[in-house]
Amino acid sequence: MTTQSLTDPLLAEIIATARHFYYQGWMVGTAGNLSVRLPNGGFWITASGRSKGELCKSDFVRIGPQGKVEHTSPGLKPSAETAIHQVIYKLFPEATSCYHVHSVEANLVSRFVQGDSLPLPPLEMLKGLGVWEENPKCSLPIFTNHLQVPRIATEIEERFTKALPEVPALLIRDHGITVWATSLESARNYIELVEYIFRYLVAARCAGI
Ligand SMILES: CSC[C@@H](O)[C@@H](O)C(=O)COP(=O)(O)O
Ligand SMILES: [Zn+2]
Repeated sequence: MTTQSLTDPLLAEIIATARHFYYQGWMVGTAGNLSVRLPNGGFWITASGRSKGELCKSDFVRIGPQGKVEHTSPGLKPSAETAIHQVIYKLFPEATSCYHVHSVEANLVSRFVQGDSLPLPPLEMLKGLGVWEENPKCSLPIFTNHLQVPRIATEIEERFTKALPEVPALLIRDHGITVWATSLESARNYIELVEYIFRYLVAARCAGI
């Protein structure tokens, strides 16, 4: 199988997912970035500053296994948040996809707590994120939105090296959610599940629960 025949369906799936997220209002104004890992350890990632509602196959940059840009098109730069995808793939060798989106609700809930963890409500939806417990008490790690993205990546690496998160997701305060998964389909589901939980948290606060 050639690199191209391997890559084309993956990029087509990411393009469809980005369009879906865009129409949910989670990738407006070029926000967010999506990547898929290749068997050699490199990955394709969305180029920086592209409208995520109308991506095409030339809007991706390939990062090699050593972290260098291997394939790009004229005028394209890799996502400004490539360092976060890199550290996720380093920390989670089984992950083959990493998705990051910005929603209003993610930003609201990131201010519901002052500390570095957001307690998650014990919703049935947590099973979709791999939490199979009755009345689970788990939380989502929150990171500071440093201007220098590599600093965010360093803090993710330091924290997750000490203790793995309970769910395959992290929240950057006032910024958005990042998830990782073993397939593109699972990563899409994880984004949807986490965003559902965020909507629930916002609605619960409005309802005074
Ligand atoms: C709307 S600007 C958002 C960016 O600063 C960043 O947070 C983002 O998610 C998209 O950056 P990109 O470089 O296009 O991958
Ligand atoms: Zn972002």
